[in-house]
This record gives sequence, C-alpha cells and structure tokens, in this order.
Amino acid sequence: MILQDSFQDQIVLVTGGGSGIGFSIAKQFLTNGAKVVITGRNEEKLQKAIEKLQDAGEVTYQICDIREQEQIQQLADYIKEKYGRLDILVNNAGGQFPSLAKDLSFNGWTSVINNNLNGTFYMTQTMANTFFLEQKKGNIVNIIANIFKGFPGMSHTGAARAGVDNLTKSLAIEWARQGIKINAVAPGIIQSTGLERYPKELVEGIAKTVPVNELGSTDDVAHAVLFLASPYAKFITGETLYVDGGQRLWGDVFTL
Ligand SMILES: CCC/C=C/C(=O)SCCNC(=O)CCNC(=O)[C@H](O)C(C)(C)COP(=O)([O-])OP(=O)([O-])OC[C@H]1O[C@@H](n2cnc3c(N)ncnc32)[C@H](O)[C@@H]1OP(=O)([O-])[O-]
Ligand SMILES: NC(=O)C1=CN([C@@H]2O[C@H](COP(=O)(O)OP(=O)(O)OC[C@H]3O[C@@H](n4cnc5c(N)ncnc54)[C@H](OP(=O)(O)O)[C@@H]3O)[C@@H](O)[C@H]2O)C=CC1
Repeated sequence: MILQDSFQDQIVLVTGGGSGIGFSIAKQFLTNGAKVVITGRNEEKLQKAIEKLQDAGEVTYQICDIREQEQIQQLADYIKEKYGRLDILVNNAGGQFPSLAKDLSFNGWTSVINNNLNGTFYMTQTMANTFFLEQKKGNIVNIIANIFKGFPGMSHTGAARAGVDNLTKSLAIEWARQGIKINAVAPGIIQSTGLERYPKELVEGIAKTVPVNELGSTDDVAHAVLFLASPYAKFITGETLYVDGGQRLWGDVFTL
C-alpha cells in the first residue's frame, strides 16, 4: 500500500501518543508525511517520546487529561493557533486495571468509565465542534478493545469500550453528510507498554489464547489505524476493525 501522499502535511492528533500503541501510530503518520501532536498526562513520558519521534517529522506535545474538558479545549486552541485545522483525530488514550466486578470500588468503576467513554466523547465532541464540522471534513479513529464476547475480569472497560463502539456508529451517521468519517480499531492482546502494567501471572502464556499463537505488535494496530484514516477506506464509516489474531472468535478473552 502506498500511503505516502495520503498524509502529506495532514494534521494528526494522537491522544496517549507518548507510549505503546499511540507512539507507533504517531510514528507511522510521521513517516508518511503527517504533522503530529501527541498528548498525555505525563510530561516526562511525552518529552522522551518527542526525542525519539522528531527525526521522523514535525511532532509536538501537549499535556491533556482526556477527562478534563478545559484541558481538551486548551488543546484544541493550541492546534487551531499552530495549524489552523485538524485532519485526523486518533482517540487512543485510555486504559484500565483487571478486577472482578464484585471487587470494583465506586471510584474504580467511575475512573475507568471516565477514562475510556467520557474522555473519548469529550475529545471527539470538542474536535468536531472546533474543526471538523466547520471544515466539513474530518477523520476519527477510536481505539477500543476486544469486547466481542464481553470482557470478563475487566467489565468496567468492556462497558466503556462497548459505549465507544456504539458512539462510533451513531456519530458516523450524525456526521456523514458533514464529510466526517469515524471508525474504531479493537486491538486484541498487543505486546506494548500497556501490557507491562498487568500482573505476570495474567500475561504469562497468554499468546496461547490467540489463534495465530502470538501477540499483536503496536505496529499491527497502527497499520489498521492508517488504513482507516486513508483514502483506501473512503467508503468505510461506523465500522470496528478487530486486530486480534482471530481471538474474538475463539477461546478466552482475558481471564482472572
Ligand atoms: C489483555 C489486555 C487487554 C488490554 C490491555 C490494555 O488496555 S493495556 C493499557 C494499559 N494502560 C493503562 O491502563 C493506562 C491508563 N490507566 C490508568 O490511568 C488507570 O488504570 C485508571 C484508568 C484507573 C485511571 O487512573 P487514575 O490515576 O486516574 O486513578 P486513581 O489511581 O485515582 O484510581 C481511581 C480508582 O481506581 C482504583 N484502581 C486503580 N488501579 C487499580 C487496581 N490495579 N486494582 C484495583 N483498583 C484500582 C483506585 O483504587 C481508585 O479507587 P478507590 O481506591 O479510590 O476506590
Ligand atoms: N496493549 C493491549 O493489549 C491493548 C490496549 N488497548 C488500548 O489501547 C490504548 C493504548 O494502550 P497501550 O499503548 O497498550 O498502553 P499504554 O498504557 O502505553 O498507553 C496508554 C496511553 O494513554 C495515555 N492515557 C491514559 N489515560 C489518559 C488520560 N486520562 N488522559 C490522557 N492520556 C491518557 C497514557 O499517557 P499518560 O500516562 O501520559 O497519561 C498512555 O500514553 C489504550 O486505550 C488501551 O487500553 C486495548 C486493547 C488491548
């Protein structure tokens, strides 16, 4: 696939671009000629990422917690001031922790819903209102998770990601006539910094639960995102693309 011209000078925002999957997405866009803004909560992480990414192209960072609407508006203002437009939004920031539903505290549940469902909505609405609806053009890709058979052991994130899956469909239709496309990518188990946060006993041998007998790479997810944001996918909207080595169709998802 020759993507080079597709993203030349496109302005791309990758939330959570300081590590793991988001870092790979940012790198792939830069390599293909885009100008990229990465965001996260941890400035040191973002600075280290910028050091590694800057040889690939024009990249800057902004601190932005996706749960904080004021910070999101400041991020939109920064992009407006710097570039005057936004072409692609990748809602990658998110995450959770493993816990049985019976053990979840109110705050634990709320934090994960806020992080993955509310944060994604706030970011999407703000970028649509600031850029996409006025431009009559925009491309949004939401990173969710493998929720195909529910998410036992992480019901909070399962519920939040299912919400984003459905939001993707609703907004694809609400905004279709305004030139805005919105799709989602559902990663299975990906060898990334995110996975390092999980207890060893949960992750050990986990590749055996994947039909293709290996974990996905962060680039596997990035390639799907670039495809959905590219003209190759111009007739695709409201879709969720699973990047999971077939795991949704077979065996365990993630058991405690
Ligand atoms: C197979 C793999 C598939 C998926 C992989 C990935 O997604 S990889 C991507 C992986 N990457 C990421 O996940 C990155 C992003 N993730 C995060 O930042 C956090 O997981 C977050 C979403 C909880 C937000 O954090 P925050 O700093 O804003 O929140 P906070 O610290 O203030 O806590 C709020 C509440 O949650 C509770 N709690 C927290 N941890 C645990 C735990 N282990 N256990 C139990 N509970 C826990 C905490 O106790 C508190 O409740 P309390 O005590 O007041 O009743
Ligand atoms: N790895 C995997 O197997 C899978 C991952 N996913 C999802 O893919 C995405 C990327 O995960 P991965 O790269 O593996 O993990 P990481 O933990 O490396 O990445 C998560 C990124 O999101 C940022 N982030 C998290 N919460 C917030 C917030 N409230 N505001 C702003 N930024 C935030 C983090 O930056 P900072 O700490 O600076 O805030 C971090 O850069 C996540 O949504 C994850 O849940 C889904 C399925 C499987």
